[in-house]
Amino acid sequence: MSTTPNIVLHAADVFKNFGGLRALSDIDLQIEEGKTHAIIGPNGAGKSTLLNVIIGRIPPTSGAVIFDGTVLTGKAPHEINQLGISRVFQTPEIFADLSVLHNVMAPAFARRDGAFKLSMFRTTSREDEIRAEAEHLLQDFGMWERRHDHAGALSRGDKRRLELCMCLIQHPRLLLLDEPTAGMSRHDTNTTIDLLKKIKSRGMTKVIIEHDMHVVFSLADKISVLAQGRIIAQGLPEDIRVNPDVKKAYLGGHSE
Ligand SMILES: Nc1ncnc2c1ncn2[C@@H]1O[C@H](COP(=O)(O)OP(=O)(O)OP(=O)(O)O)[C@@H](O)[C@H]1O
Repeated sequence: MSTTPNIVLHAADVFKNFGGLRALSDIDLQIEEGKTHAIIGPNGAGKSTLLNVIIGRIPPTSGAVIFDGTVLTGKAPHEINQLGISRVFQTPEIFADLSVLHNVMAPAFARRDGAFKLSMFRTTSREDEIRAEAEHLLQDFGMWERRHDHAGALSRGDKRRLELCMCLIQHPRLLLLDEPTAGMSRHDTNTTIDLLKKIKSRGMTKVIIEHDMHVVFSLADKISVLAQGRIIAQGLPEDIRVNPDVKKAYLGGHSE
């Protein structure tokens, strides 16, 4: 007997105009709990705009985004974050002058206090808990050796892995990943795919924007294809792979 999937996030009838340019048109996107949902499409298709609408960085011109029964539209990014949505950005947003370990610890304190405070590193049992979890994440992500280095000194790939740890310590219900392997070597990309699979096995819901089809087809349970601001196809990876509209709009003519 099939069960109805639990929809964690629903972008309903979303339109976004930038002046005369329609960046998003009639978007209806439903994200199922525990699944990895990839959003793909050629350059300028509207993928980042859609992600920015979801996390409250830009308001939609019309339509709404609903997360677990709560309307996100109109809420500030930090409110949306506190509801359980975290995002890994295309350009990693880290504290360059803090150590790698303190970077991972910071969001856990921010989540508790509502604001990041530099005076937070006093000894408390809560701090010990957070430190232990941060250390565990850094071990999992192969960054243990670098825990005392300044985050600003990391390679681009390591900065992205660090940012992923900073998201995971917040225990988000929904993780949004904007090109998580951009700028990584093939080896680092494969390591990141393995780590994202590990996160998936913990049941975390993920939305991933990615140009690298190897990453998309390694991770996605479902794919939505955007072209010129519209969703032109949605479905299982094996269906998207052979969809002629998708081939025409993206897979066939797009160079990665
Ligand atoms: N702040 C903005 N002001 C005006 N136009 C914008 C703005 N942000 C995006 N656009 C335009 O909206 C369209 C969609 O852009 P968006 O960055 O969302 O696409 P994308 O699919 O993420 O592209 P890429 O894969 O290149 O990152 C593009 O035509 C872009 O130029």
